[in-house]
Amino acid sequence: MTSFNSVAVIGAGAYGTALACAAVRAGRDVVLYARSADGAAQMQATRNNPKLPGVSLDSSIGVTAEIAAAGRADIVLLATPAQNLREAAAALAPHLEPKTPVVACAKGIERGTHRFMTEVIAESIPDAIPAILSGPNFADDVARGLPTAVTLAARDEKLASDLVQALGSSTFRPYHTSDVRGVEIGGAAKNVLAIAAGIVVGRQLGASALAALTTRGFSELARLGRACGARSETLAGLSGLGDLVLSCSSPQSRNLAFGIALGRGEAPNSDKLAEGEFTAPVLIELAASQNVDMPVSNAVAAILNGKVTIDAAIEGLLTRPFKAEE
Ligand SMILES: NC(=O)c1ccc[n+]([C@@H]2O[C@H](COP(=O)([O-])OP(=O)(O)OC[C@H]3O[C@@H](n4cnc5c(N)ncnc54)[C@H](O)[C@@H]3O)[C@@H](O)[C@H]2O)c1
Ligand SMILES: O=P(O)(O)OC[C@H](O)CO
Repeated sequence: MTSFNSVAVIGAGAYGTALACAAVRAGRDVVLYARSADGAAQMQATRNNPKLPGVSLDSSIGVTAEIAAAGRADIVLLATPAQNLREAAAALAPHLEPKTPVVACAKGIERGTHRFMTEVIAESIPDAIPAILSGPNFADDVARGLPTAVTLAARDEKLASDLVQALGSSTFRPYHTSDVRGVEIGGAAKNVLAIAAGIVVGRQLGASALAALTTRGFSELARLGRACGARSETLAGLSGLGDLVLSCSSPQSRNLAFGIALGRGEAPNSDKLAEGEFTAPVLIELAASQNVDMPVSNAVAAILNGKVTIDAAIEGLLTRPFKAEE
């Protein structure tokens, strides 16, 4: 039995809505907070979210635009984009009981500050207990109740385990860890690397190149992770390698689709959130500050800010000096 009975999800986009569905399946009382009163009223009435077509919201999920209602929950999940997490946490702060677990479900690093998601929570809501949930799962799969597994990290492993008990079900299976930083780095870096994978696909460089890119991408993700104190088993787990493999190989991935469009010389769909676009510059700044070599991520960042063409970036990666595999 868990002592966490109620869950609030902040951010009624694709993932927030999917997590609300998962929390209901886990047996929790769930409230889903949408910023816009009109959006909340529409979802409450239609039981649909246009970002998750074909998914019907369980009748027990209350959709609200009252942030105070979210603040009364035993657990809060923050499912906004990474760059919006600070404003969401700040809005929640005055309404939250002290020691409430606040779980970041966004994948990214804050631009400007270089803060990881749990650091943003700690700064915005000093009384809260920050945690992070990340792993290979598409909102649509989670919402439909297809089998998924993720990692849930909190500094206190017992709390992480309690949160897993509260949120897990047979189809949404979190694994707990105390390696917060490892989970955060995997989720942030995989989006940048998935854009690179998309470019490989869009440029029709072949399946062998895609496998090589994904593997070398993991190598640099793991290098950065280790430099930041993450554990190897976390980096090779669901939130690291697992999510990288999913995002670099599945057409459902928005980051992969973003990269495919770039690789084809087309404009990416600006209606779809591709977190890697925002994470790339801060990821390479972080890597530079740790003296970590991240050639693939550097290439993505340079392409995105117009410093190099895609062809020059590919040429640059393919003509790097040969070296030992590590
Ligand atoms: N969609 C997925 O499959 C998926 C899976 C795992 C993780 N994630 C992560 O979840 C995060 C959100 O992604 P998404 O797919 O839900 O994006 P989305 O674009 O579908 O939705 C984002 C939602 O956040 C809301 N929002 C923005 N700022 C807010 C604020 N200050 N307060 C309240 N709400 C706010 C927006 O109104 C929007 O409804 C991203 O970091 C993403 O990487 C997504
Ligand atoms: O659609 P993407 O690329 O944002 O990926 C969604 C999830 O992060 C996959 O785990």
